[in-house]
Amino acid sequence: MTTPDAGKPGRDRRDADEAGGRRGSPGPRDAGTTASRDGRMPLPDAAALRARVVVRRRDFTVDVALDATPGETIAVMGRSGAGKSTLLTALAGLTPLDKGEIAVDAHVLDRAPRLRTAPMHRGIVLLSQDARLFPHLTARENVAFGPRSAGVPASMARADADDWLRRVGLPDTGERRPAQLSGGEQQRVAVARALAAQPRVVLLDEPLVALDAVTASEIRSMLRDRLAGVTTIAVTHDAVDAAALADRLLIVERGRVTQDGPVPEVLAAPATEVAAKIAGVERLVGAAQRGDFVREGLRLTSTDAASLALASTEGRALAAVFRAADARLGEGATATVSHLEPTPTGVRVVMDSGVAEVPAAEAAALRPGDTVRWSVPPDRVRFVAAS
Ligand SMILES: Nc1ncnc2c1ncn2[C@@H]1O[C@H](COP(=O)(O)OP(=O)(O)OP(=O)(O)O)[C@@H](O)[C@H]1O
Repeated sequence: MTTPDAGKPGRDRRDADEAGGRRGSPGPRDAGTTASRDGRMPLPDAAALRARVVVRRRDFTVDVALDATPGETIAVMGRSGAGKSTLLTALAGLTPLDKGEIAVDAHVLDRAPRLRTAPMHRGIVLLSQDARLFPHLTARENVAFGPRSAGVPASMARADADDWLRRVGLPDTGERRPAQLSGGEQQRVAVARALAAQPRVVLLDEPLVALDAVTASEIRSMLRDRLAGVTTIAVTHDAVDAAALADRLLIVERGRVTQDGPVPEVLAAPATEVAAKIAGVERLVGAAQRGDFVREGLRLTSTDAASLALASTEGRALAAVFRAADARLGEGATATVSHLEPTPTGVRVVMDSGVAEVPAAEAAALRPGDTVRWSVPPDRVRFVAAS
């Protein structure tokens, strides 16, 4: 697994320092016993997370190695049931490892089969789609709960909670109980509560999935700001989240990592069908022939230098990657229309040899079974190695 440079200290530090005097700490959750100069609890320094998580499930084994540099955000994506939540619950100490080890910096939390650190003593918080606030406590009390349990004096914990509520955009909600808050507001309180607990690692399990698009976008941008510099593993089904929040993207399929790399690279050159679906691009598998990609009657040319280099090895297995919206009907390979799917911007024409997304007017006369011709402009096609 590759581990790129941490890469974002600039945006991290300034904001984190402003957020409450982030400074060094002795280890997970021991942090926070030293108050900063303004009397508030400091956040601990960003931590490295190193893990090999092996958990046996009914149909397959989740076996994922993870190596997050301090302050790095890694997005984890994959189909439903691939093992993403299992990975997060194992990191959070809620699912025991069958094999492997989890360490934050040099501190080994779990080592199967014997060593196991309780969830509240790991310095790792898990934020899921359900805010799970204590219903009988006010927003302020919810946020102050972790620090209070860790022995922080009440007045300091309350002031810190108000600070966090302000930072997540809820300056005047301290007195309200969860039932008096919208879903989006509850999720903001949950973020404030998670961060007030001074985690060294934050785990996000689709925290935006239950929210409407506008609220999700607001909270996504708030998370990006507030989690800057905090080591984060974010499970999401949304490539927009991955692109907005993460440095690296891990694709998990049936419990294994099938691709790992910087987010734009994985989205631009998906190595598998699942990764292509996630990236919202089409991926056709064929072979190199005289510098082109061929697959049955289809021939695609690319102007991309890396693609041309790959296609120069005659017979090499290649995947052609393109956006359906870039494909054109009218000339090129002959294909049969399988079905038509309306999209917000037009119609997806699914053919036996590929897909094109065209304006509704262009597809108005088309029916399943029709013969069409289609192609993708060479400057819109990229070839990636296929196995
Ligand atoms: N507590 C459990 N005990 C046994 N098997 C489980 C348990 N939780 C999940 N599984 C199984 O483990 C596999 C992985 O599930 P997991 O919830 O980790 O997937 P996921 O990628 O998070 O899916 P989704 O995106 O739908 O949340 C699935 O086959 C699931 O049925």
